[in-house]
Amino acid sequence: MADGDSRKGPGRFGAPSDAPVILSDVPGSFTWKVLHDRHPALIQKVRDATPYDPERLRALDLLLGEITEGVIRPLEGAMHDRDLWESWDRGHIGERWDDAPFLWSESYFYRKLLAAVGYFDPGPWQGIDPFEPFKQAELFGEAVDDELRALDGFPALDVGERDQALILRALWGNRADLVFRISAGGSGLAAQVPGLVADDSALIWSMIDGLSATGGSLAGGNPAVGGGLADGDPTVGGALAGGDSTVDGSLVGGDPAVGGALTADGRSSRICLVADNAGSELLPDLVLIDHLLHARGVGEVVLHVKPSPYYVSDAMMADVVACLRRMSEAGGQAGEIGSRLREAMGSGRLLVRAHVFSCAPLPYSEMPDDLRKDFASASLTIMKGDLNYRRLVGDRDWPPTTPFAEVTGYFPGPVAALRTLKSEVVVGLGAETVTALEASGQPWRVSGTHGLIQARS
Ligand SMILES: O=P(O)(O)OC[C@H]1O[C@](O)(CO)[C@@H](O)[C@@H]1O
Repeated sequence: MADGDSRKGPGRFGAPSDAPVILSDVPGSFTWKVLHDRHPALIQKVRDATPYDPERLRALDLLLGEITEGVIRPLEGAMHDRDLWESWDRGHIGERWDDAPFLWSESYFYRKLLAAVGYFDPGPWQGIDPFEPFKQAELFGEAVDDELRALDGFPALDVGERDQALILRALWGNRADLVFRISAGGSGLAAQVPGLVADDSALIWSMIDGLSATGGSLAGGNPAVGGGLADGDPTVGGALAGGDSTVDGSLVGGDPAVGGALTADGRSSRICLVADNAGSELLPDLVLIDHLLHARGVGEVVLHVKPSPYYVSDAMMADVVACLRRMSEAGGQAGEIGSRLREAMGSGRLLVRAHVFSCAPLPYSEMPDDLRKDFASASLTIMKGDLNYRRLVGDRDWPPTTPFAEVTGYFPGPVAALRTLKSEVVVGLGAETVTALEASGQPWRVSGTHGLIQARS
């Protein structure tokens, strides 16, 4: 029995799964409110943001009726992803929305929203992202101007300060009310640390320390092929893009099973970063990627984005392009970083994937073999954001002291999570931390006021 289709039972690849799956069946609970308050409100926002025609407005009304009345109905019409959804169904179609796993129902809602606005259907509405107006407004807002200007203070920081600044900025990036200034240096950073409920950043950087590429490469499966230099730094060996271009159509870039550049001791010098939101979260992710490639000598970074609009602001390839353009136009340090990233993209040191499973309603313990190979080819995978965390550890009511290493033991390589807490699931906390958080009387699990940095080697 799979992790995604059971309330109990062993997960694939030995993922532990003896905690109850989180549902939405308690009126007034956080998850119930997401389905009953946030989703109807989102349908209204989507209607207001784009001048849809009667057919799409009717479909949005039908979706609103369905989630209000309560029973999950199948997708209708021609579907390019019918086979996928048949394999991801897990028998929830026909159930009440509240009774399906929260992870599954929330994800299915986004797929139905795309169906309602005709996102996949041939015709004039095909490819019109219903969330684009929100993403655009955010990317071109003043807060992002400030963030980009703040990068000009970056060269004054030493590498250690940059490491810490970038990991914290990437962590807090999706907390809209926080404007974190890198130029504030060490003292500015200290102010962020109290909100951390777990901090494995030292472990993450110790793993990255050993990942400098030497120029050796497995490109095309031939370990004797040396990588080309990408950014002119002679101490940093560049990676060659994987030699096999005949890969699954859902992937952009080289063969996921083929490692890129190697470290001196023959390990993969590749890091995967699984993105979360676009705009003010993706920008610091890209700055972190540049730091890994340029200052830390990592041979190759694989950035995973969503293949279609999801959870409103989740990053897609178009958002990566928009962010790089935004950086170039900003000039200063942001412009320099943007140029280096463009070069890295051109030389294959920065690869982007948009795997279909990135929008699946299932935990990563259910990932398909090609994605598993992709993560296995990296020396570290960094998962960004709340939803990726839920999918990584399983969206279950774990005791919060359950070890992170235990619930992620199934993952095919070293893995880290950078997450602002915005939903109920959490693992890997110290008992004293949990006692103090509970004593605070605050909704610390869901309020976005706390963050965590967790890792296992
Ligand atoms: O953008 P993030 O960090 O993945 O957050 C998404 C989160 O928002 C919610 O949709 C609602 O809070 C959660 O259920 C979900 O995990």
